[in-house]
Amino acid sequence: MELHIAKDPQQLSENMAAWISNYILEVLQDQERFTFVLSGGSTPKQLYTLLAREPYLEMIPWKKIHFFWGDERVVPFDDERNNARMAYETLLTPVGVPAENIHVMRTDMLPEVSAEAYEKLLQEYFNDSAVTFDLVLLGMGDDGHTLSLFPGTAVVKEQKAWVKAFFLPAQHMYRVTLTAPVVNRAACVVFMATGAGKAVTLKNVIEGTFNAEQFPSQLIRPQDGELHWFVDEAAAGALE
Ligand SMILES: O=C1O[C@H](COP(=O)(O)O)[C@@H](O)[C@H](O)[C@H]1O
Repeated sequence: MELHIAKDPQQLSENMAAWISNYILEVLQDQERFTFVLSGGSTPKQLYTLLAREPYLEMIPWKKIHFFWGDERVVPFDDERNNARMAYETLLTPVGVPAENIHVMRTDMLPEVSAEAYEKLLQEYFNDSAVTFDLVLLGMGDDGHTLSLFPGTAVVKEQKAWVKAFFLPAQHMYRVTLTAPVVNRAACVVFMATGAGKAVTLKNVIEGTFNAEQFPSQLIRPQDGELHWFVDEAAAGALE
């Protein structure tokens, strides 16, 4: 695991935009398409906004990138909590990504049906390949959740399915999420975390004993891929 610490959220987003664009260009030297899983929540907004501006707008061959989501809040697309909506507003629409490159988790159908449809889409996309995504961007909630793998939920223990749907009573909302096994087949996973509110949880996730039921972010350990944590000084404040 590699830890990258930046002064503040702005610096962190700038560092990540540079790092991600270099990584995309490097991978695209050897292949025609790049698969990028986006995270939701508030943390990556600034990063997406930067990626949609120069120099990245020109530098990244956007038509070669296929976008997926790590998880979705099952609310209508025009609801401001919708993860895909945020990515459209900040990145996909400004950049002009072709519609056929965008693979959203649908929220206009029953959550279980949406999860099944996404699993099918992924299985077909990756066929028999041992590796799945080129890059998975993840956030971490103050409670240690990542994707929609929340502490104490059954989906944390999922070993087989690539995508699951479930009701999250605490938020009165269904969620659709990738599971840890499919993310752990990615070539590269990048966490992004900012703010003092995440400091103690980050310490537990990175330096604490393994307790994935309490800290589901600990489940993310790519089998053969890279794992990076990009954090700001406030989030890193409790680390040894
Ligand atoms: O609910 C979610 O939360 C996490 C963390 O969000 P943040 O606001 O603390 O950045 C996010 O990664 C996930 O995609 C989202 O559905």
